[in-house]
Amino acid sequence: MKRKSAPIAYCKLLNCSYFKMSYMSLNSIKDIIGEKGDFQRKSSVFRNTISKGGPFPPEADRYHLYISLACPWAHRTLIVRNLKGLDHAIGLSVVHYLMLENGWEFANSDVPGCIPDTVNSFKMVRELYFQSDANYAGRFTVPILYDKKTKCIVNNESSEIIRMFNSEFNEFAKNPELDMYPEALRSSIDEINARVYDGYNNGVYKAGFATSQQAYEENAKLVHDTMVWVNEILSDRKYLCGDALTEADIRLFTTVIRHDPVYLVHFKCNLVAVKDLQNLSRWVKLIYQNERVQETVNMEHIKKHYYMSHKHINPSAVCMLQRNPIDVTVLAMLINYLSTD
Ligand SMILES: N[C@@H](CCC(=O)N[C@@H](CS)C(=O)NCC(=O)O)C(=O)O
Repeated sequence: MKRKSAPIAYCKLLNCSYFKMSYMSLNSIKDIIGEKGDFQRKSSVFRNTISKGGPFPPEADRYHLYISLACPWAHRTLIVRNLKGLDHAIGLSVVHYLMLENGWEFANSDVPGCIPDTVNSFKMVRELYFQSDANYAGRFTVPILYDKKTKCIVNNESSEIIRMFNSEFNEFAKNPELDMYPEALRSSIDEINARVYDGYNNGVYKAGFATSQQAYEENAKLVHDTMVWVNEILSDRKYLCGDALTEADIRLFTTVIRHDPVYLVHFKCNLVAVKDLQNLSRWVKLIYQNERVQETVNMEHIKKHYYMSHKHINPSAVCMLQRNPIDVTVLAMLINYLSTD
């Protein structure tokens, strides 16, 4: 006797979000490692833009930013939101620092640094993805720029979100004159961004998550070379593209600030430390001096996230949470600098 109900039940199972959830978590590590043991980052899926006359026009109190304080990509968006003075116009939620089998989760505001989902009262970031697209089958990443009006994700790609914050909300921004992607500097910003992205922002992940000796060595070397290259660029100028702070600086900053406390040890990017590169150290201190940048750096979220969430590279989840000599660039040295200068 042929059974017809089984395949139908199976198809239903395939379509239900519970199946998708377990499927994604089972494969969350496997599907990003290539045949040569190399980490391959998947592209972001939601790529709409905020623009006047479009389906997502700039409006105050319509869009909401979901971030992790630990994640360097999300960190960029928070810095640009702060520097442009958009806090009052674009809401914010901050997830818990741990990213375990359910992905990013929201915590109560009694966990320092966390801000719950005040829009939907969701418990998990994945719920935002399924609300936007019931058949979503990608990764559940932050940052997310979300539209409260249509209840959907507008964009989940940090490089695009920072551009929108820079130029599309100027009528509500407290600092509309700040242009972090000025016309005259666009080609040098693009050029620096491209090399910094591959060799450093993503390079540290390629080294840290590599599962073959060759992939690790190649990428640790690439990270080293890129750090030396930016250090050299900074030998005769204040910021990466000259006298003005641009998005290229912000995109570099969120990786540099994590380097000595996390990437040097946890991702084994140990061919050079930020503290040993003079120009890069001077530059990171300069950026950190800005109070609106400083308030976005949460070293507790950063350290706890990396050392405690990546069980495949640190199974015991132990880490040095006290400020220690290896953190010197990022916290101790910056704090010394601020108090003595
Ligand atoms: N290209 C994305 C990358 C975002 C990203 O990979 N975020 C990580 C955190 S650092 C994430 O949310 N990962 C969750 C996952 O992969 O499941 C961007 O720049 O916005």
